[in-house]
Amino acid sequence: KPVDQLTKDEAATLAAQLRPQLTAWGQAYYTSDAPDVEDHVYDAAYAQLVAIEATYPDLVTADSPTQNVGGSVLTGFTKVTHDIPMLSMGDVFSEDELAGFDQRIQADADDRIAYNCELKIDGLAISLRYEDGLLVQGSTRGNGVIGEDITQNLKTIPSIPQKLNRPLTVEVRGECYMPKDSFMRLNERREAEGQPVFANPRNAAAGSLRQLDSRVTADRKLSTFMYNVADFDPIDARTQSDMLLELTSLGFTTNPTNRVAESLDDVFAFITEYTGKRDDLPYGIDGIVIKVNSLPRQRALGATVKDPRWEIAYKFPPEEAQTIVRDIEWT
Ligand SMILES: NC(=O)c1cnc(OC2CCCC2)nc1N
Repeated sequence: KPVDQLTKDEAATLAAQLRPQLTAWGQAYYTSDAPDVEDHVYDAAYAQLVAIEATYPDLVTADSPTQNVGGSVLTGFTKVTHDIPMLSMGDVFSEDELAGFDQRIQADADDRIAYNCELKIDGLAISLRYEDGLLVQGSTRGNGVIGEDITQNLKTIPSIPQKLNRPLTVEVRGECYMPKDSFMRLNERREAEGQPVFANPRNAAAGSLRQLDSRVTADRKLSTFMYNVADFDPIDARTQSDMLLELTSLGFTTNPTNRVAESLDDVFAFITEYTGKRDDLPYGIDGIVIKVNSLPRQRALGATVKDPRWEIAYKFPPEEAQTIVRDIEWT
């Protein structure tokens, strides 16, 4: 029925059905190849929700799909202070150095300490703050303590839930990245429009997030893998691997390849496997992150002023170098 023939109660009931339906359809459209419904079905339902919200503005909710298509043009980015700093990671570049890290970790432990191995997504770190389950702020890492408020831009990314599956107040951190095929298509378009192309997906993601006009961000097909929380309290996980399962159950997208490694050889096997798979992944990675899996043990190991002691990033040799070498050989 047209909206103007609905009572306010009927409109409220219909809006309450349309919001989750449109959110689910939107995520399916962006995250899986096969959309759930034809575009015209989505568009008609979306138009109905827009009409209801225009007729009854007090029916607009923060998690409504109409609130995340961008449209706010900022004049600049306000600063955000990370009460719990977003730490960076120490790097190692060889298995020998990794063995050194392992010795330091295992030194003061009487039992074997297991690791959680994760692909190091080549994007940029973001922090998402939720209050009672609703997204209230999103920001860049910045220098680890002061970042930029990019809430309006992050709200346009389908893999970022506007509303959690539980009404938690929590701050979640992860990586925002541009999939390789979105990157290729973006550069093709920019080349066709005579605009400078982006050097790599990481720069493209950074440039897309630092847009003052969030409609530009909305058009860039960004995605996320979340991997950490600022304070563990609201999450009852005892290991990093369980933490990732918790984040998934809350509605976040986490990277599916992470694996618990009981021994250093298991870590090396994971590194070998994903060094071989790197070029076939739909997103860029620049290494492997090895984390002590036990969260209490992480807390016990603590952090230096900049990096946690309980994790290390094993970095691949820079890809550009190999590409140049490959071109020279080819020519
Ligand atoms: N780029 C990544 O994929 C990535 C980055 N960082 C972390 O861990 C944080 C947790 C505390 C300091 C670093 N994990 C990752 N997987």
